[in-house]
Amino acid sequence: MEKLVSSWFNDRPLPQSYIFPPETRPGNHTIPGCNSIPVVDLSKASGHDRTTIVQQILIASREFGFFQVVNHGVSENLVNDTMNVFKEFFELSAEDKAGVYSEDPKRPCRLYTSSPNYDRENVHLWRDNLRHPCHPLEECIKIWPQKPTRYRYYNPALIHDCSSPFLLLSFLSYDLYRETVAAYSIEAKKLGLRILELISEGLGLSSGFFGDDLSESVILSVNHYPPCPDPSLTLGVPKHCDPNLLTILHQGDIYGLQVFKDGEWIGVEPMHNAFVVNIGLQLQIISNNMLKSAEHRAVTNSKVARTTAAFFISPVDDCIIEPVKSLVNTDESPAYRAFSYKEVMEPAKSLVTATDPPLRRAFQFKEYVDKLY
Ligand SMILES: O=C(O)CCC(=O)C(=O)O
Ligand SMILES: [Fe+2]
Repeated sequence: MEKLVSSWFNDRPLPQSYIFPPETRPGNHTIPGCNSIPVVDLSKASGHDRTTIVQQILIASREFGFFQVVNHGVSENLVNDTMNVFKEFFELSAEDKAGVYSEDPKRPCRLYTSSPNYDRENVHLWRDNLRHPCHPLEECIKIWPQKPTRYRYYNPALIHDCSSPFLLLSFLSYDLYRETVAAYSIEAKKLGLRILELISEGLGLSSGFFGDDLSESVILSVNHYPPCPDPSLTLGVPKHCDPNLLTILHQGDIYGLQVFKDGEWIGVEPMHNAFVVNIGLQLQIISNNMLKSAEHRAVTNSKVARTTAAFFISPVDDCIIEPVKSLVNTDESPAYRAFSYKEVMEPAKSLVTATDPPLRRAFQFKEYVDKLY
């Protein structure tokens, strides 16, 4: 637990083990957050502008691998409540968090720090992470954190006869984390499927192409980046691309996300009530490189904590991934051979060496997949 960056005294200097090599440090040169990644108004997708929206999504996915969506249909109150629950989780006492904290990468629901292989990495990341599966919801919810909890207000007249104050309290308490995050994960999945449907339309694929096995597995990953003593020397998440199908990220209202485009970092300005959508490596493969899974990273700041929630939509392990035939030119071979998601994820995991921060895995994985064919 003492490894968590959030349990440190922030007047301490940045320890050596968090200092990145000069070539991967963000440095002092601040990259302004700007709305340089496309913004898509999803409310227009249900009207006669649908084709325009499909085209906007396709162009953004091809050129940036990233876009933001507004008017996405997920209730603003639900998003705010969920982000507040995540912040509250990281503010819980050490005792309350201890049951969720684990250094075992195989534990499906866990709070840990830096990357999944802390002991083997050369440089630590300035972030704590809470991660758990969300599907199937009824099963997964049982292993999620129970705290924070809340007391629900009941009309005292109704429980007036209750003589034991203990009984009274146990009646009123409920699992705020589980209730809120369950509602959020249902909405985030719906949003993801809606966007995948628009992408399949743009690629000329059948309706529901990305439903079922290709998008069934869902992992929620909540990043917490406390104020950092020297943001120029370290990173919250190093350069990587997401190895899954599609990521729906809520980055809160604090800047920190940067996307690598044309050899330069561009900042993604937090927008009110927007989600950041990011094409995962599997979508790049299925689209035969028509869509791009862009590299990105998270920088830290010295003033305020930043909490973000990434919702990773992924194929199930046995799902066969291969470029869609209709997207491969008749006179060319597909850019990748067919493989099961598990087949590639397993060896990709073993590419993690003692000298590499495991989050580089996705990046190495991309090189690995490129060599597969
Ligand atoms: O926190 C962020 O802004 C990005 C996090 C991210 O890229 C990830 O969790 O894969
Ligand atoms: Fe990412």
